[in-house]
Amino acid sequence: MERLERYVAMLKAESEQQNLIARSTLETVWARHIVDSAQLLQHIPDDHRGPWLDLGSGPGLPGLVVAICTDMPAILVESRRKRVEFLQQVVDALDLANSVTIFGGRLEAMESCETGVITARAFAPLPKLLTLAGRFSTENTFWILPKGKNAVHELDALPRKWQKLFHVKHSLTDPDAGILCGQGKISA
Ligand SMILES: C[S@@+](CC[C@H](N)C(=O)[O-])C[C@H]1O[C@@H](n2cnc3c(N)ncnc32)[C@H](O)[C@@H]1O
Repeated sequence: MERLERYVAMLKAESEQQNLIARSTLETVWARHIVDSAQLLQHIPDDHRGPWLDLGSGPGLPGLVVAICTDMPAILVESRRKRVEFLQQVVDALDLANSVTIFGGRLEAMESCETGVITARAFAPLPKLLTLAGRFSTENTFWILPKGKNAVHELDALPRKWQKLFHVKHSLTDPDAGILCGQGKISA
């Protein structure tokens, strides 16, 4: 909790300098961003293997929150330089360097590796997300994709071979929002 509180303080302070989270959510950071991120942990088994890959982490949502809550190895991918600098500042300040790796660049440029969990919050439309991230998945990879109010619609629009891997869970922080959860390898 102490590290989460320090993270929230850093997030709010840095939001004065750069656009990290919507201004309208500054007063509700805990529910809107911290709990919204931490809730993803309930959708993976405790004994899952491999690192947690968070695509388009922005200020570390959900990747840093997960790393703070669990100490599990996490790889945060973020292309915008100022956001990458903020991520690094938090990792240094909260002593997370042993568990968190930051890839500061575009996902397309990252070397392939096998991951245990893939998350992406407000990163890209579902077909693009899966096309870009498929090469990081194996049969054992868990996908946890918060998709807001469009979750069911986005799932329905997927090709059948991908659709069958996923189901929709309700978000704890917004009853109208859905989280797409699934397991498996995504290939073209
Ligand atoms: C809308 S923000 C969401 C940030 C965070 N996940 C959240 O929920 O607050 C999307 C983020 O993805 C990053 N991004 C977009 N395309 C990317 C790519 N191809 N590779 C790496 N990062 C990317 C952007 O720079 C941005 O910070």
